[in-house]
Amino acid sequence: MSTIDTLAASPDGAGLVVQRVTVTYRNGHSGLRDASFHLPLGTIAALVGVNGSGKSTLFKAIMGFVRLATGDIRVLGQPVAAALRSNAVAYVPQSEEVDWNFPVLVEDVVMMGRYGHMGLLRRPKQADHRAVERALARVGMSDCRYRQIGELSGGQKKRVFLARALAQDGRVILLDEPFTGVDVKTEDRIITLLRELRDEGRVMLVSTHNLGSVPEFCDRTILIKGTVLAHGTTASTFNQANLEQAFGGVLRHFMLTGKSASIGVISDDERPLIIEGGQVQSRKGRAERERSDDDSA
Ligand SMILES: Nc1ncnc2c1ncn2[C@@H]1O[C@H](COP(=O)(O)OP(=O)(O)OP(=O)(O)O)[C@@H](O)[C@H]1O
Repeated sequence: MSTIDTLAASPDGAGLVVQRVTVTYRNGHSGLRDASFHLPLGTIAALVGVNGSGKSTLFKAIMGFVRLATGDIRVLGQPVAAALRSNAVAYVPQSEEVDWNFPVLVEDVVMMGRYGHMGLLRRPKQADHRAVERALARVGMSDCRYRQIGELSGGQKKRVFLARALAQDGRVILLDEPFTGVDVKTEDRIITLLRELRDEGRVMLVSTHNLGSVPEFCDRTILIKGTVLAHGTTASTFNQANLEQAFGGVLRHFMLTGKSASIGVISDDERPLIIEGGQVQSRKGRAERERSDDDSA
């Protein structure tokens, strides 16, 4: 049995297994080299790396949009083509990838998630309408179902595409920078939903520049820079040394040295990561500590 067969067959590796994957574009440029990691069922994983590090290439490979020069990918133990046929992989795009001038209603966008479940004529059945309704309700967008998608705010559009993935009933959901341009309330709402989806046994792979939120909601982290530099539990992988390797000189990193301890602030783009006394701090953990300090004062 090859390593990938062993991993794909094990209950722990049954989610997503990427083994020694290389993708070479037509111009000869490698979007990804010898990349390997695996994610068990019921996982939220952060995909973290600079622009051009290969995050989108990895997504394209998992969605079967690019040919693998070498390596293998298994989704729920199946090769990519079979996983796509069974609608197992859903994708939530970056806003920039979508033509917002295209006149289409919110409910039609969500219904697109059902296409793979329909026959050739794509005539929605009762079950498809019900799935759309449920998905819109889950992301809190039922009231907007008859609005044009182009009229919505950035955060609302993200929720509609998340609803499309839910309507599809994707078991592996790829989210391309879901927090870019969304307010903190919407981000919290998306994180709550991702946790529910994890508890249903789904696998979420989330590309993000929002480093400060990673320890809060991602069980696992994959650091990428042309290849996978490190992967594993967020507790063991998402540390200063690995981040510095992944980001080279492009991170903004401030050290604030006080009397008792030094505080590092590492920022790629959006919400920064705080490191206190060498330990990565989650936003939630900090808030809880501050509350207990207040209580004991
Ligand atoms: N169609 C293509 N043809 C040739 N090279 C490409 C193509 N798409 C991407 N690349 C190259 O592959 C590498 C990885 O790009 P990719 O888009 O996967 O990065 P990324 O991490 O998603 O970046 P970003 O954070 O900016 O979205 C880059 O060097 C990029 O220039």
